[in-house]
Amino acid sequence: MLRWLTAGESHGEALVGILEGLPAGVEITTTDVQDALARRRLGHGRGARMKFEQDAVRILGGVRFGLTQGGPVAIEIGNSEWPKWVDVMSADPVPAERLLVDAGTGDEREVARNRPLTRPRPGHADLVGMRKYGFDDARPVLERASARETATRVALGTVAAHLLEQVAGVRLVSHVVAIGPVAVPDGADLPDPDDVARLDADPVRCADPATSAAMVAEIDDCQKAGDTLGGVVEVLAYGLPSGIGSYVHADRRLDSRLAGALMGIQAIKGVEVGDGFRTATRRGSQAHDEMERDATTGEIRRRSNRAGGLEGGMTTGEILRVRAAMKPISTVPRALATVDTASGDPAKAQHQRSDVCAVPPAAVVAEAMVALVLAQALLEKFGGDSVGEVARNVRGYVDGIPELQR
Ligand SMILES: Cc1cc2nc3c(=O)[nH]c(=O)nc-3n(C[C@H](O)[C@H](O)[C@H](O)COP(=O)(O)O)c2cc1C
Ligand SMILES: C=C(O[C@@H]1CC(C(=O)O)=C[C@@H](OP(=O)(O)O)[C@H]1O)C(=O)O
Repeated sequence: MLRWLTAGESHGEALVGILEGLPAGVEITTTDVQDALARRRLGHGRGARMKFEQDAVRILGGVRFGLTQGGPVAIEIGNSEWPKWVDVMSADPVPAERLLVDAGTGDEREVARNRPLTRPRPGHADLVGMRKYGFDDARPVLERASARETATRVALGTVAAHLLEQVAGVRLVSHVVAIGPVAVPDGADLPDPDDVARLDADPVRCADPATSAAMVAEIDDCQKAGDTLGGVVEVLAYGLPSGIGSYVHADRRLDSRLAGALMGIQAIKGVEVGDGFRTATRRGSQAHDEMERDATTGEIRRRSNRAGGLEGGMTTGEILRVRAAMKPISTVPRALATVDTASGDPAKAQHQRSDVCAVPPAAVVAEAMVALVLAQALLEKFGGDSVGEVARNVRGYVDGIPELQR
């Protein structure tokens, strides 16, 4: 079974990810991972941190000469800002004099960084994390709750995406369909894998230029108002064979697994499969995807894809289409009301800096999570210890589908 784990803190020395259960022979290099991480840093509305902080990728295990070896793949993402955070985030105890709130350096930022954070932000994990783990400082909570951790998921998802493409020709696309109230018009063409470079170049990862411009304006307007924005991202998977996932048990349904993985991303509050909530408003005749035999290919095809490529918890062979809704960033510059947990007094929530809108990077993270879940489900169905063996198993299954069911 393909499984993954991440460790590390937002301002720690490095993040680490492990991906276990891969076949041997998946092509992956440090540059591939670095490029994927660069895509996650893009997006109009990201905060200053994305400009000065660098991700330093090292593949520590499981890969030799650009190919996975069948063992766990371990990837480290070092944080170039670490030297500034050593005293705040050191794993080992630091000498008492360095823990003083005012280290006597005269550096204002140093003083602010070491002071316990006691003004929890509504919408972030701060207050409940302090209660739950017994902290009187929100620092350790925000360090691990932070979406900085999603860098690791993108690194591991890149390996999973390479596996999917190599064994089955599956290709993924992620794009932004809404930022705040600005949305791509209903019925707009879906971007395909050839559009990925164009999406990467767009300031908000939106396929429609007019909507993209309106989204940028909305973010600028929001920033001026000292506020933050959320939105909706969509992930598409092209080329999936039908029959991945299963209807036989709740935890084997691919829709439930995708929803869980997407909801596991920080700030994601809703998931739709295909037309999702819109389907619930329609009559059955307008909700489902009728079948017919294609006159040219002779194969069964659908007249629409409202189901988003999933029926009965299994892929149908149509384009997989899932959406995730992200709430607005909770570190609102015009800070929200809170209570200071040191004094008990009313206060304004802590704010140093933050993203105004992180929907474009969330699309890249969602793509990575979909890649991991699809790779896991594909390996469950087809098995195999080498890329060649998995690919043979995929072909054997597809070729074995009876003529009249194709
Ligand atoms: C890519 C990305 C970037 C984020 N950037 C910020 C940020 O700069 N400031 C912030 O307060 N929250 C940010 N968040 C959201 C918080 O991590 C999230 O709200 C927090 O961990 C609490 O989890 P919850 O929203 O799922 O309840 C970001 C989320 C993602 C996916
Ligand atoms: C560092 C990243 O995102 C961070 C996610 C995040 C949060 O609360 O989730 C808060 C911000 O960090 P800080 O509070 O230190 O400015 C973002 O910059 C990243 O995506 O690499």
